[in-house]
Amino acid sequence: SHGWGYGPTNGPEKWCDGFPIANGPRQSPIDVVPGQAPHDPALKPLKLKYDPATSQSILNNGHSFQVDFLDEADKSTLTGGPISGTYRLRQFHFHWGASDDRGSEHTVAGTKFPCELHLVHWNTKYPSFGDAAGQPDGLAVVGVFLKIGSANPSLQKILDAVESIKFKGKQTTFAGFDPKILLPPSLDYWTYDGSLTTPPLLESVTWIVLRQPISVSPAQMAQFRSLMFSGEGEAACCMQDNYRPPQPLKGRKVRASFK
Ligand SMILES: CN[C@@H]1CN(c2cccc(OC)c2)S(=O)(=O)c2sc(S(N)(=O)=O)cc21
Ligand SMILES: [Zn+2]
Repeated sequence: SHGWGYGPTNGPEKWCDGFPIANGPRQSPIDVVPGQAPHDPALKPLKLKYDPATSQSILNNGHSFQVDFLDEADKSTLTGGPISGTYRLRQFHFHWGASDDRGSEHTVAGTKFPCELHLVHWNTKYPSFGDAAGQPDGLAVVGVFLKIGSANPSLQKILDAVESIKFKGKQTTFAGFDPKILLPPSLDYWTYDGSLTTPPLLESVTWIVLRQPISVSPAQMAQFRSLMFSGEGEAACCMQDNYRPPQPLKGRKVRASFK
């Protein structure tokens, strides 16, 4: 069937056919323009409390790969920042390019990064992730840019596991991983109201984009690109350029947590 993807016939320019909200008022990602993102002193520091015991498995879902977390209790949570209440970590995943000059979803004054990490959290005021995903304050995603530099040992733990999930639908155990080690030293962020950047493109995300990138080496980027969109035995299609380009701001304000 003609599922959504990132190719010429099912990519971001076509998503509005099946998901009209693609042209909605609060779509993501966006281009962050630092000069137009004023410091808001009311914004609190981010509080990320992750328990490695909640990490479960790593999955190639045919669009990206994600590490899934046990979210039955408040063990891995996001509080503070622009949000109120407690949000639980559900999964994290990445978006990247076919070459190092592109791949991130958010851009900063037009600058593209080779990769972007998304840590997806849901608001525990709702009974489940699925319920939260449909609410305007249901999800909070922390975005972290990756920039080319020295090899990142924290990232390598994940990349060593992707060999066993090369093809769509592959999943394996991934226990004891602490996503905190993926974060940069500074938790300074920009924040705005947006959406999922993949179908169903639900406008339920408070975006929290960290200013400071983490490093990734060219060899590590090649390991991301060794994954496949395709299933085993299908025509091989490398998993790369799995990013949606920036969407219109439509009057939204972006705020900075820092001066
Ligand atoms: C494929 N889409 C990802 C998986 N998800 C998903 C799966 C099923 C239903 C659903 O909404 C009801 C959401 S998700 O919410 O974990 C997210 S968040 C997100 S991003 N790039 O905006 O951070 C991509 C995905
Ligand atoms: Zn994402």
